[in-house]
Formats: sequence, structure tokens, C-alpha cells
Amino acid sequence: MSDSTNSSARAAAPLAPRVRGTVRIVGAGLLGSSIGHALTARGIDVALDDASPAQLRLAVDYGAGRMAQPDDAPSLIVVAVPPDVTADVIARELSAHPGVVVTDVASVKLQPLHELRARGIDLTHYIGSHPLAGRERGGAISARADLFIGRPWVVCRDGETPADDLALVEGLALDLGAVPLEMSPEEHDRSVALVSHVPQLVASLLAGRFVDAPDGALGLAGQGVRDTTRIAASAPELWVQILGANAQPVVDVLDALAADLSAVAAALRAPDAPGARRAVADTIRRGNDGVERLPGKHGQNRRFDSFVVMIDDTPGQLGRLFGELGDLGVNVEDLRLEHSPGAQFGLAEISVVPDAVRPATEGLTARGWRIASTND
Ligand SMILES: NC(=O)c1ccc[n+]([C@@H]2O[C@H](COP(=O)([O-])OP(=O)(O)OC[C@H]3O[C@@H](n4cnc5c(N)ncnc54)[C@H](O)[C@@H]3O)[C@@H](O)[C@H]2O)c1
Ligand SMILES: O=C(O)C(=O)C[C@]1(C(=O)O)C=C[C@@H](O)C=C1
Repeated sequence: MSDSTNSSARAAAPLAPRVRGTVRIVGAGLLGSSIGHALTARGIDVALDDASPAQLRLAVDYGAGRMAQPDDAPSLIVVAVPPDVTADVIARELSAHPGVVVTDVASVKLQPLHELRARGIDLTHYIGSHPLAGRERGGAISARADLFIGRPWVVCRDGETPADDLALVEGLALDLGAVPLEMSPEEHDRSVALVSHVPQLVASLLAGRFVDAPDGALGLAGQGVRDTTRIAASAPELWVQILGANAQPVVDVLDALAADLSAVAAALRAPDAPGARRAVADTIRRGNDGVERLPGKHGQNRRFDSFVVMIDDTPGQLGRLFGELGDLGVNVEDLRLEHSPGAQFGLAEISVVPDAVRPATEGLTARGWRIASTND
């Protein structure tokens, strides 16, 4: 899915990996195995370890790396275990492999750091990090080598961090296709409260409203509600740890959100009162402004337009659609699929650069496809 012949050529001959030797990954679940798959695909030796022998064997069976051996001499250690045991495992790895750089990928950065400092551990070769990439489902079985492509990867250095250690952790992020960003642990935790932790709670609370809803109401669900609740499928075990470890920044955002909710509810309690319509319009308009500020694909402020193609519910249709878009010279930037219950067709929302919408829709129509809508 490249934009030009030049970028295809670059993709065909990727830079040599920055990370060398053996990378030891402790925690072979979603994050650990995804890192393992991506590094293995780049020819790096990956040694996996996990407290659960079954999870470890599964990760090895799926090709995320090999089982770690006692005589491994890793050049880098990645700790990818649940937040509540992250500090323990970091401490153990630093002590078992003196001088080797240890990073972790936990979703909170201050709590493990405080725990390690309180224990008086030498943190010279520890650099906390966090890829802003994930899935609703954990475990080695859900891992994907392309999970990190184009995603921000926060790296929390401090004044003592040796430059070579920093280069190694940022090199790992780059080797996985991510974009390393330096941030303090405090700034990281405040930022993710806003863009990750509260969104998870909002999705969970909204989806929680469906539990006792009539089937008839839920049958009307379209793309809007699916967009706003996808992450409601996340694992409670992980999120109870993340939210508990970042409680105050999360509460700060929740309090502000609760005030916004009360204000819009008050306006709708008397929708004809003076100022009520304006309050509602301002709520929606402020959302327009906020969503515009979110970076687009690959972290750039680049926007794509989309169109929706109706697809017969028969095998091979999606493959044929992609093949024909390729024949038309159209590069697909993103894809979303929706199946309406009971309907004999699916809807594929295809995102492309704005200039490609017309050639794509006209070309597809000429080839017999039905275009349901465009938003260019
Ligand atoms: N899931 C996401 O979307 C996501 C995204 C970014 C970062 N993270 C962070 O990555 C870390 C791992 O999350 P995940 O989603 O991969 O979880 P996961 O449950 O898929 O995997 C965690 C693995 O760690 C193993 N483990 C637990 N305790 C251990 C210990 N003491 N020693 C060795 N192994 C141990 C478990 O057996 C499991 O295989 C978490 O800290 C999480 O905050 C998760
Ligand atoms: O996309 C998802 O499924 C995620 O939940 C990913 C997400 C996020 O909020 O961006 C969730 C928590 C992790 O710490 C990092 C990434």
C-alpha cells in the first residue's frame, strides 16, 4: 500500500535493522509476541520468556521467536508483562544481566519507576517506553508483526540515560516501524489519561448501556456506535491495573468530562429554553474542532476521503475489489468492514487520498461495483 514507485522501491529494500544480536523478550503475550514477530521477520534472534509455559510455547509455535536459554547473552531486554509485575521483572532482569539495556512497554510509566526507585535499584540501563499500539485482545494468539507501523512509541529517558542506550531503544521502535518520541514519565501519564485511558472508560461505560437494551434497538447499530465502542471489548484484568496505576490523571479528565456531560444534559432537559440549542451546537462544534486535531494516519495531519462499496456476501469479493483498485492505480490507505445482521451484503469503507476518490468510484462503477456513498 504505497503511494509512489519511489516508496515501493524503499519498501522493497528496507534499511538494515538497528538492533543487533539477541533481543530477550520477557512476557510473550500480545505486545511481547508482536515485537517478537516483527524482529524475527527482520532477521533478529528473539529469545522469549514467560511465566506461563503454555503462553511461551504458543508464542514459539506461532513464530514469535525461540525459547530463551540460560546462556543467552542479549543485547537488549524488553519487558512486556502486566503493569503490576513490570517493576519486579525489570528489577530481576537488570540484576540477571548487568550492563544490558532493559526497556518495558507498560501503559503507565510513573508507577513502575517509583517502585524501582523506592527499592534503590541502579536504573542507569533502564529506559521506560510505551508503544501507543495495541488490540482489544491480549495473548500470543492475537499478536501481529505490523502492530507498531506508523504508531508513536514514547521513550522516557532521564538525565543519566547513556546516549547509546537511548539509541538502542529508539532503534528498536524504528525497526518495528514505529515513531519514537521522547517524553517525561509525568507528561506521558497525563497524555495517555486523555487519549487512551479515559477513552477506554467512555467506550466501556457506553457499551455497558447495551447490556439490558432490547435486541430491537441493538439491531439498528451502525458504524457510529461501532467506532465509539470497539475498545469496550478490552480485557478487564489489564485495564484495572492501568487505570489504578494512573488514577489521578484519569480522575482529572473524568471530572472535566462529567461537567461537560452535566452541561449538555441540562441544556437538553429544556431544549427550547434560550441558549439551549446553542449549548448543544457548541458541544458538537467543539467535538469537530477536537477531532480535527487528532493526527491522521502515520501521525501526520494528513486526511483521507472515503467511499463505501457494497459487497456481495460471497467468497473472494474483497480480494477482487482490492485487485481492481490496484488495476485502477488506487492506493488503499485504510479499510473498514461492516456486516448488517441478516443482510446478504457487506459494506467496505475504503479510505484513499482525496484525488483518488473520483477515479476509484468511477472505475469501480464501470466494472459493475455498487458505490453506497462517498464523503469526499
Ligand atoms: N494490550 C495492549 O493494547 C497494550 C498496548 C501497549 C502496551 N501494553 C502494555 O504491554 C504489557 C503487556 O500487555 P499485553 O497486552 O501484551 O498482555 P498479555 O496478557 O497479552 O501478555 C502478558 C504476558 O506476560 C506474562 N507474564 C505475567 N507475569 C509475568 C512474569 N512475572 N514474568 C514473566 N511473564 C509474565 C503472561 O503470562 C502473558 O503471557 C502491559 O504492561 C500493557 O500495559 C499493552
Ligand atoms: O487500539 C487499541 O485497541 C488500543 O487499545 C490501543 C491502546 C490505545 O489506547 O491507543 C491501548 C492501550 C495501550 O497502552 C496502548 C494502546
